[in-house]
Amino acid sequence: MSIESTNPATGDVVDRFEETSDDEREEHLERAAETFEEWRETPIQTRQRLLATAADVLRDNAEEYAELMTEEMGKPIGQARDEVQKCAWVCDYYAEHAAEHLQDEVIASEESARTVVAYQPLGPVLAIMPWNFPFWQVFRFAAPNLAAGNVGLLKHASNVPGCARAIEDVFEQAGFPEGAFTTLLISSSEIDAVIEDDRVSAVTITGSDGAGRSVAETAGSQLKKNVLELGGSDPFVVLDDAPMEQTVETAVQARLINNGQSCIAAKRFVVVDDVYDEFVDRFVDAMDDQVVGDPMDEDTDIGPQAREDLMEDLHEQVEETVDQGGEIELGGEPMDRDGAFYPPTVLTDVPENAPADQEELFGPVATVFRVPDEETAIEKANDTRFGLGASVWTEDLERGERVARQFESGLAFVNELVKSDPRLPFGGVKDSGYGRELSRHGIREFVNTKTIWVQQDAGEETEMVE
Ligand SMILES: O=CCCC(=O)O
Repeated sequence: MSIESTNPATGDVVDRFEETSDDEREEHLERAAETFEEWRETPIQTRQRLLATAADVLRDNAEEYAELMTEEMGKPIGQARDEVQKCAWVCDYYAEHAAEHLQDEVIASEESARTVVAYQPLGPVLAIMPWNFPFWQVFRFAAPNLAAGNVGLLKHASNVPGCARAIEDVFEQAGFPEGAFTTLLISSSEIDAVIEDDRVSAVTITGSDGAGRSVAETAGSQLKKNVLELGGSDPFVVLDDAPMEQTVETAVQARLINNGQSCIAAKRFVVVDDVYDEFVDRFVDAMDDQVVGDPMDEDTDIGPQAREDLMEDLHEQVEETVDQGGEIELGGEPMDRDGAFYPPTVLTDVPENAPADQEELFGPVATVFRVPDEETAIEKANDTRFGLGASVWTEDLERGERVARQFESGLAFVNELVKSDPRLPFGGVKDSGYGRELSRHGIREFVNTKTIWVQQDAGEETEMVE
């Protein structure tokens, strides 16, 4: 069977790829297991050196990879270039810090000659990854795990097979051994079989909460460690003393990044009454100024949605919200042109429990809520089943941090849009999932945190220490 990738800006076929057959899948799993046995014994300094080379490969081929992403899923070319650089950054980060993050911890104990906590790799890890940041999401998983001594198996989204192959090629060009990182072009119906395979030790998924539940169920039934990086409906809280110009400028960017298709995009704008009218006026104007068009064009701010069916789903959520009483301040209809183009859209007066209030809107649609004061703003921000990111805007940094601490989210930013950074833990609470990626927390997710106790004198009697 072959799979096609389609350019969402034109509807043209970008490329065709052969699916991984059952026999090939078996070979890949066997090789991953064999490679793991060598890779885990390879000195961490060698693994780090290879990651630094992968960063060079990314930078050397940045334009090619950026164009591939834009063709397959429609992100503006400038943002695609930034994504390749960010992948190089995460490789460099772990090339520099992996050994320090995984260093043995010596625990002082009078009863033992030596007590150590060691961090040892688990084995082949399956990564199920989405199309929205088709390079970054994969490198966010791969860099720490390869550094830790695990090997990676990638099941990428079916609309970005070219990116999936190109990423495998980055590791091959960098000199990683065959089997250290393998792309499986398989369908979603084959995921359970891979998770259940004895050679696979753990699984991570970035995707919808529905997909996350299904993966967690299978992984749980096999007692395999899993990390879930799921959706979000991040609040962007504007307080009465917010620096308005900077707030509006960042609000637009925070909502429209990646054509509005980011789990940590700001989706619900919660604005206190004192500044609500000013915010909405300025925000609608600024959203309206955005250039929608060919994502290969340097001047384009917003390209197409990644797939026609996803745009239709988004539009249904908007229509349903309007049916329930929501007002459209801007946009609100698919654009009358070829390709999956949806315009910047702003909704207000959205009633409780309407889709734009309670669901994730994965596209360029912002919902603005009016609240009387700071306390109600925090309540509204937390009134969601999701808990990925949140931001608050205020001139008073202490007030900002106090509010940030009250958000039910894994990430909370004051006067900045929510973003991922190799140095900082990334992940959510509530229906946004569990586990953390990046930083020293991410590299320790798929390791065996092992206690090693070496007794003083094997013959000597000791008291049991609980
Ligand atoms: O879609 C999730 C956002 C990914 C990121 O910026 O790390």
